Amino acid sequence: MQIIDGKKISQEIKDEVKEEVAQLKAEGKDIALAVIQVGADPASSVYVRNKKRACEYVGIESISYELPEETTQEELMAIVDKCNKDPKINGILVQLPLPKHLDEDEVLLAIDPKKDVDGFHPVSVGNMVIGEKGFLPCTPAGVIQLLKRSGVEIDGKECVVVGRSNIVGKPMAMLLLRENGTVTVCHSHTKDLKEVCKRADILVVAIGKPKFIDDSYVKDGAVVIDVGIHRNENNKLCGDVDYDKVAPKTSAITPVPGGVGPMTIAMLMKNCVESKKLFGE
Ligand SMILES: Nc1nc2c(c(=O)[nH]1)N[C@@H](CN(C=O)c1ccc(C(=O)N[C@@H](CCC(=O)O)C(=O)O)cc1)CN2
Repeated sequence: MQIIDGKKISQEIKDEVKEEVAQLKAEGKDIALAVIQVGADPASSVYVRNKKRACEYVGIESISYELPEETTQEELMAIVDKCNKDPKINGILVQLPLPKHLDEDEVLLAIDPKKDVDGFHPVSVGNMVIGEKGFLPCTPAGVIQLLKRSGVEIDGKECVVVGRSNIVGKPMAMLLLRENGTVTVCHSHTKDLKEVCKRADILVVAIGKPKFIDDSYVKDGAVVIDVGIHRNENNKLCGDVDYDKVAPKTSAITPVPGGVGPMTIAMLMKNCVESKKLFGE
């Protein structure tokens, strides 16, 4: 059984990005990312801090907007608008989730698709679906990189995605399809979830329930990718997959932490370079 090392693979990607950024800088092309956080959700603060650190590592400038919890929709929209218009800013990141009083969809829709380095804007989603160039959402794109760089063939494989969120499940299915996988998406209304999961050569789990998937959901020799991330009362992290039960049955599996999570940030850095290459002056 192979443990797919997201820390190592994300580091490889960040090093590749670092080289590209240095090359662009040598041509006088600097890259800047606006990082917008509303409120102080502890997990979001960790992710935002790590994104800024990654920017520093690869040589991208991060321009930080740390806004109070009580920020209004109008105030947030005004900041997004300002970033859209600022020619120095190549990418805009609004850390999710936003506080409940804010309309997430309206904010994401307001981001200029040319600066949509998270790949959440409907224009980016459309480009992904039709296979046009554009920004791919970081977490699902990171999963594809984990599979490819670990030597896992996707072409012709039975791929089962558990979860249908706009951020992970749906784009994940689309990216696996683009790699010629045969894709099934499961959700809360799926009948015989266990039986469907057991068909998978590649099982991607993004269901948001700690340790939900145990060995009874997994075929011998399957590849299991765990997108979930949960913290227990002792601050210990776990995923949607019961790793200890499932790992012995797999040919390859991602751990939590150290699997998919770090890839999200590496792919964001890659998208920032893409923004400069596709749309930068
Ligand atoms: N605007 C966005 N918001 C959110 C996204 C996103 O892609 N764009 N994804 C998630 C959170 N996220 C990035 O923002 C993210 C989650 C997890 C990790 C990560 O590296 N996890 C580590 C553990 C880190 C820890 O100690 O908590 C791991 O799994 O090894 C990075 C980024 C929701 N919001």
